[in-house]
Amino acid sequence: MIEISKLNAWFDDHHVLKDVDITVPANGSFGLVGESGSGKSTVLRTITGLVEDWEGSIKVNGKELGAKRDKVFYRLAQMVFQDPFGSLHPRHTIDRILSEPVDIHGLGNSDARVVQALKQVGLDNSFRFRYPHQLSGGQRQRVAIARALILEPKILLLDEPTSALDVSIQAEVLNLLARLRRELGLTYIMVSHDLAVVAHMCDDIAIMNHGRIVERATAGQLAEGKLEHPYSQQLYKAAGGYDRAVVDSFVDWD
Ligand SMILES: Nc1ncnc2c1ncn2[C@@H]1O[C@H](COP(=O)(O)OP(=O)(O)OP(=O)(O)O)[C@@H](O)[C@H]1O
Repeated sequence: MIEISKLNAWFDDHHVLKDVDITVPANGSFGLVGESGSGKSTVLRTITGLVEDWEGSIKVNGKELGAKRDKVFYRLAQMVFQDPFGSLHPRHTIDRILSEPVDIHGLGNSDARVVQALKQVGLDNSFRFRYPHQLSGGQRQRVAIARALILEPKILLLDEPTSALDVSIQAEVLNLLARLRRELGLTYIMVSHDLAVVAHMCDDIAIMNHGRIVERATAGQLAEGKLEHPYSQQLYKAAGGYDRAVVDSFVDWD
């Protein structure tokens, strides 16, 4: 369970998050939508310890997070970034990329864990001996997800995990994420500018504007455009409403 209350964050004198409150139950999935620069990624980056200047309360499974994240936190919660290149060292093999967190955390059984993590994301063993540049964008994002999963976390913080991918590959990766959530009982917070993606992947959503949550809704309300705040309505209209064609490509969950 994730409970965030009155979260404020700053980059120098720029007040980027303003009194953000979010609660996500265990096994829940929460989507944050909003325009570029509204602060969505900063919420995830603050949770995962990448933002220094913040105030408020962030509790994960009832435990209040302090200024620094410890190893226990990273066993529990992992982040997946929009650009998988960012989290995959270009000169390391996939095997090394995946075994590194296992070694850092002293978990042992690295070989078996790497094989298992690749299998979970639908990649066979031959991928162990490749480098990131030898993979397609979708395969790279699968490896980034495998790296996040290898510590067997219960929470994934997903920062636009498919927006760098072609539409057909986006659907594959979203289906994978939905299946993993079901099978592993994961809790997600997903950030996206794509209303259809968030409505389809998440139970509850919040709409952000200039660092504030301006409206909360269920995925169903978002899908039907039943939004009340003028900014949310404008965002919905600007997105061309709820794009059925895009969503129909996701509904065939594997
Ligand atoms: N490391 C940083 N240093 C200074 N300012 C930053 C930093 N990261 C983000 N910002 C600023 O904080 C604000 C919120 O950025 P953030 O990336 O959280 O928005 P976002 O809604 O996730 O946008 P996008 O959808 O484009 O990723 C923006 O004004 C951005 O310029």
